[in-house]
Amino acid sequence: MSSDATPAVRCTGIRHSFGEKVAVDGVDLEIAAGTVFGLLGPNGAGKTTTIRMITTLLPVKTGTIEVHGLDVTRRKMAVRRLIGYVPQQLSADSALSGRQNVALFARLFDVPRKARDEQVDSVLAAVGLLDDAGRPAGEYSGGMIRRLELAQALVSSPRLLILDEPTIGLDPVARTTVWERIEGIRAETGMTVLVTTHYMDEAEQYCERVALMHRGRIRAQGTPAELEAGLGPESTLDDVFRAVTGDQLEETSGGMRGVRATRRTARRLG
Ligand SMILES: Nc1ncnc2c1ncn2[C@@H]1O[C@H](COP(=O)(O)OP(=O)(O)OP(=O)(O)O)[C@@H](O)[C@H]1O
Repeated sequence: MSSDATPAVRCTGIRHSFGEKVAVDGVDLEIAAGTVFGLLGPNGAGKTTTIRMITTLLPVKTGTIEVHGLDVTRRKMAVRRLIGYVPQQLSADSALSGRQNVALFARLFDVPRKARDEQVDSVLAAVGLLDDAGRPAGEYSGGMIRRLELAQALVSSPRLLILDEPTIGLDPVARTTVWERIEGIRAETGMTVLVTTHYMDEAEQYCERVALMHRGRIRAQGTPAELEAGLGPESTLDDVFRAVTGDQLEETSGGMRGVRATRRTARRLG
């Protein structure tokens, strides 16, 4: 059984290939319950593939993953009940109102009928969308859509919230608002948050611990301060990334697939 000492996520030696392409190449990760953990790296680093394995959407053929002590392969359904997931590809229906979008997820995730309306309004309030809940999602700004998706993922009261590039394509104000909501919800519920991003500045500011991923491998792990201190005074996470990979973050790319996916997400949010 899980206790507070049981990590929210423990990955041991996980690998995943798409044909010849090794996307995740022997990753060990441990995420303490109740923390905000950032999985950082450029397009194509293997972040989404790692997350899809943790969320049970991809099989774990090599290595093991446990979520709150439950093996993701043997206890797939139990693991899914613990997780709220906001993927990169958007999932809100623009014809439905914000409230209807969240209510749909409440039904999908078996939130008890009696508690449903209250729970839907409670998560809409938590992401700051209660006043706009009756409007069609098609009228929402990019930042509001992101917060709506956050509400959808939160409606089942997950213990582990997983966000894949939650602020991609948003302007700085909307990015800050999304992060403030994530922080507020985490503080109130004590849930664990696993977030992927290639924005090092956001990770520095909002994540308690980070893992830097590059070409399928974790190159460094720790608190942002620990990693920066290891490099020297005035260092940033960008510097740490360059030092551990010998690479420029902005020059590294996952090829056209990654670029296209990023642009598509950014365009749909914009
Ligand atoms: N379905 C797929 N088929 C073939 N190759 C894939 C597939 N999904 C990912 N890859 C490849 O695996 C590698 C890791 O991709 P992944 O999406 O996990 O990276 P990422 O760090 O999440 O980057 P991004 O932010 O671009 O999604 C990349 O080289 C990518 O091209």
